[in-house]
Amino acid sequence: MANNAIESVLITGGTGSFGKTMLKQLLAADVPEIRILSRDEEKQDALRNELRDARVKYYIGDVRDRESVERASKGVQNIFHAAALKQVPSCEFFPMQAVQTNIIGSENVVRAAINERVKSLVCLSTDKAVFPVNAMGMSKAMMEKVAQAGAREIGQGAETTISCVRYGNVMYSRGSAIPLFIKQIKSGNPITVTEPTMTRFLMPLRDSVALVKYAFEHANQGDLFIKKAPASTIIDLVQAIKELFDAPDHPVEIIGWRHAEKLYETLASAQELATSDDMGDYYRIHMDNRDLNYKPYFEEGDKTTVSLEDYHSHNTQQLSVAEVKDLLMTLPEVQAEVAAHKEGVK
Ligand SMILES: O=c1ccn([C@@H]2O[C@H](COP(=O)(O)OP(=O)(O)O[C@H]3O[C@H](CO)[C@H](O)[C@H](O)[C@H]3O)[C@@H](O)[C@H]2O)c(=O)[nH]1
Repeated sequence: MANNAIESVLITGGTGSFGKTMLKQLLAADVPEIRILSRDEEKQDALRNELRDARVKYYIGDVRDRESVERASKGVQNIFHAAALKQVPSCEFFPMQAVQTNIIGSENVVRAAINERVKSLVCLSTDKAVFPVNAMGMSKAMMEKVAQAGAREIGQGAETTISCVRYGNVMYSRGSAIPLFIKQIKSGNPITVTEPTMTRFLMPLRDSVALVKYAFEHANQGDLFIKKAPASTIIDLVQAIKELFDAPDHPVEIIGWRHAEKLYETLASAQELATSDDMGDYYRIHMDNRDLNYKPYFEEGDKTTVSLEDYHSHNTQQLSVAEVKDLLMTLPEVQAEVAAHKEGVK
């Protein structure tokens, strides 16, 4: 990551996989101070031992707790807000926990950023926030609204720029389908497939980090950025993994849909695309600038013709099995798994 005189960055949820990858890039770019705000002292300790770098400062706290957010934000130049409850099932069972972390916690971060005159705040969202069907997605949709309301309140030209990014499933993330399928092949168990025709965007972690960096460098007040990404069906993903592990005929068991999941995910709605700029690899969606005088809100419609389709994992570029294999093999984790497998077979 180019430094461009970045003085300091706070990463909320900094011990997660996004946070750690971003942190290492900031260190490599000679950023003098990086703060990590997270709840788990054990994870912070492990990170401290791994890095042994005096530029990293560790704040134990919780985004739900405004005081701990304020303390970690004091005098900081930039914030990447990654702290979230992101698992669909836990948010289904405990929706108010999602409200507290993803909505109220985000409001605390937005307030702290404005009060501390932070230069840039980037909030991380998910495709599950578009037409949400589960509590995780609903709470992330509300996070986007909270961020945009803050942006609208301070307006263009404010010292602080608030933006959001939305991305799809991060490939090989903890607890996700890809590491599960690999484990099932290795242990000789059938691969459990929910619905073979379901599609998901396929995005390596490096792309999500690049997206946040892009928002950080290019955002105007209230912008929301999306990275265009390819997708595949679950059955093609499974076939690609089977072939990489020399098990093309490994059995598959169809288990049916899980709680609150969708056949496909949407990264941007048609209405959003109508107010967006196509930046090549990214879409920039502008915030709705109508002000607190509600007159324009009620009396002036938006004359833009909404003829575009939503941008979702069924109509984006669909990868073939061979292309999914190639993409999987760009991930260091999959490379290591495949190498270990080949070594074991020898
Ligand atoms: O045993 C399984 C598990 C999953 N899938 C399918 O594989 C796809 C990807 O599943 P993941 O669990 O990897 O991803 P999700 O889209 O369900 O969402 C995941 O990523 C989210 C973040 O974007 C949240 O963290 C969420 O809890 C987590 O499950 C889905 O179509 C799912 O139905 C299967 O076929 N079999």
